[in-house]
Amino acid sequence: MEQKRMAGVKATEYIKDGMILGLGTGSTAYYMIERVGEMVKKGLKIQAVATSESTTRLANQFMIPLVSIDEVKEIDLVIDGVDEIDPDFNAIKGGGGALFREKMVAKVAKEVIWIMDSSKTVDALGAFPLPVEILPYGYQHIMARLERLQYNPKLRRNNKEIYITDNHNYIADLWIEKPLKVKEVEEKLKNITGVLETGLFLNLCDRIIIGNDTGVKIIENTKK
Ligand SMILES: O=C[C@H](O)[C@H](O)[C@H](O)COP(=O)(O)O
Repeated sequence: MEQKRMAGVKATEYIKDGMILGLGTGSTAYYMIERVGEMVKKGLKIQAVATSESTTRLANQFMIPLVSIDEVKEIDLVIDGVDEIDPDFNAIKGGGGALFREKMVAKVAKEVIWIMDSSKTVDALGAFPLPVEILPYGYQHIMARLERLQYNPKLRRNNKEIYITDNHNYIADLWIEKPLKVKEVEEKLKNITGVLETGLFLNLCDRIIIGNDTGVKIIENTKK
């Protein structure tokens, strides 16, 4: 938790007055949002776009002014967490089910910072299952297509109920054989009717901030 907190708090140093800020989702993003709340209380003037309903609730709790993504032309900076990231800045996101809005916000943002603890950096993606958001209509057929690709899909559930995303869709968690061929997998998934978005975020960030035992490590992505 301390590593996540340090990374989340460090990222807020990149926030400037007047920004439209994208607020990520998850336990690491929580610390960033909490700090943004403190900064707003002290006079920071920003408007924020939330990447999930849970982040919307948090932002309201911390009195951070929110706007909808459709009210803004651009987002200046988004700060978000990841589930896994490789040395080429390819990441898996969506462990918390927010991947669709998170990707939308990341694509609209001029600058993307990912925050994490040291467990998230890996040599190759794939130990964490890859979440994809799928349409409920015809989902059995979508699952069958994913099976045929040998992606070992598991429909995400909340206890016994099917998990429902903020967009009222389902999530299939894919257990794909390692090492994940990221570009090929992304292309194959995007070709399936009913796969709405994937949790593969390929080289989408400008900077990562990793909390570790001694502090934080900041790595700039010069390949984007
Ligand atoms: O859907 C959830 C998001 O992609 C999160 O940013 C990701 O799962 C990382 O979450 P956490 O910071 O809780 O590990």
